[in-house]
Amino acid sequence: MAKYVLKTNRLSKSYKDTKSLSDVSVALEAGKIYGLVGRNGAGKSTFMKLVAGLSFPTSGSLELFGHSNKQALQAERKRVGCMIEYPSLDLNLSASENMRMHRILRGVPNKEVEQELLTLVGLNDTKKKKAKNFSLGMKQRLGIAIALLNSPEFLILDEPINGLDPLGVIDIRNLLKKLCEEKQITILISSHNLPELYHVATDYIFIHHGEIKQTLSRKELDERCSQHLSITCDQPEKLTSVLEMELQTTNYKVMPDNTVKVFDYLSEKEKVAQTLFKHGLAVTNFSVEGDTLEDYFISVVGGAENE
Ligand SMILES: Nc1ncnc2c1ncn2[C@@H]1O[C@H](COP(=O)(O)OP(=O)(O)OP(=O)(O)O)[C@@H](O)[C@H]1O
Repeated sequence: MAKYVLKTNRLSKSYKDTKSLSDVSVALEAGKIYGLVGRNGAGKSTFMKLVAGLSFPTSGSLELFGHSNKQALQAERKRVGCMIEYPSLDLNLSASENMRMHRILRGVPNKEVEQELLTLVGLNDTKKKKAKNFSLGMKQRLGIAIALLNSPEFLILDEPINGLDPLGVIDIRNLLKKLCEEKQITILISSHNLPELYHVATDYIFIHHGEIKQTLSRKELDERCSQHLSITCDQPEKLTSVLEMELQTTNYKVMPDNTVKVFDYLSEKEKVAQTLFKHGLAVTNFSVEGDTLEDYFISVVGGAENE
C-alpha cells in the first residue's frame, strides 16, 4: 500500500479579496520528487506555507505522515524541512556560521551535522567567505543544507532553481536526486519552468489561479509530450490488430476517447495510411501530434499571463 507523506483535502486560503488557493486536494507518496509547477502568482508559495505550518488555511485540512489533528501535525512538522521564498541566511556570516546558528536555533545537538551537510551540498571549502559574496546557486545550496539540519523525511523547496545559470541548475538537480535516492527524502519543489523541473521530478502537479489543474507522472508527461501519430477511425479494435499484425508494432496506446496514439512510423506515415486504407478502415483523423514541454505547460495553465 502506498505510504503518503502529505494528503490535503480541499485546502483553501484567502487573503481579503484574493483567493490564493482553492480546494486543493493532493496526495504525495513517499520516495518521490514532486514538481509543483505554475506561473508567478499561481499559489505555489501559499500551498507550501500551509503545509509547512507558516500560514493557516481558510478552509480544508491537511495530513502529514498520516496525522491531521492540530497537535499531532505540529509534531509531524519536525519531520519536514523547508526553504520557502528565499533561503533564510545571515549574509554577514560564513556558510559554517550560518549552519551553526540554525543548528542551535533548532536544537539539533550533533555539531558534526554542520560539516556533513556542507560537504553534501558542495560548500565545505568556502572557509570564511561571507554568504553575501556567494553566487545565487551557492546561497540556494546553503539554504538547502539549512533545511536539512533536522534530518527531514520530507523536504519542501520553493523555486530553488529560479535564476540559476545552467550549471547551477544541474548542481541542484543532482543534489535533489541524491537526497531522494540515497536518503529516501520525499521532495516537493516548485518552479514556473516545466523544462527545468522535468529532469528532476518524478511527478508533476500543475497549479493555476490557486487550483490544481492536473497531476501526472513523468511517464504520463513523456507520453503526452512525445511525437506520435494520432489516429481516429470507426473500428479502433481492428486498427490495433492491423498495427500489430500488419505493421508489427505494439508501441501504441488507445486513449479513453478511442483515439489511438502510435509512437512508431513517424517517418513512414504514408505506409500506415495505405495499410489502414487497404484494410477498409474509415479514418476520421490522422495527424502528427505531441507537445514540447513549454507547449504542454501552456496547454494546461493557459497562454496569456493576465487572462
Ligand atoms: N500575504 C498575502 N497577502 C495578500 N495576497 C497574497 C499574500 N500572499 C500571497 N498572496 C496572493 O496570492 C496569490 C498566490 O501567491 P503565491 O505567492 O502563492 O504564488 P506563487 O505561485 O508562489 O508565485 P511566485 O512564483 O510569484 O512566488 C497571488 O495573487 C498573491 O498576490
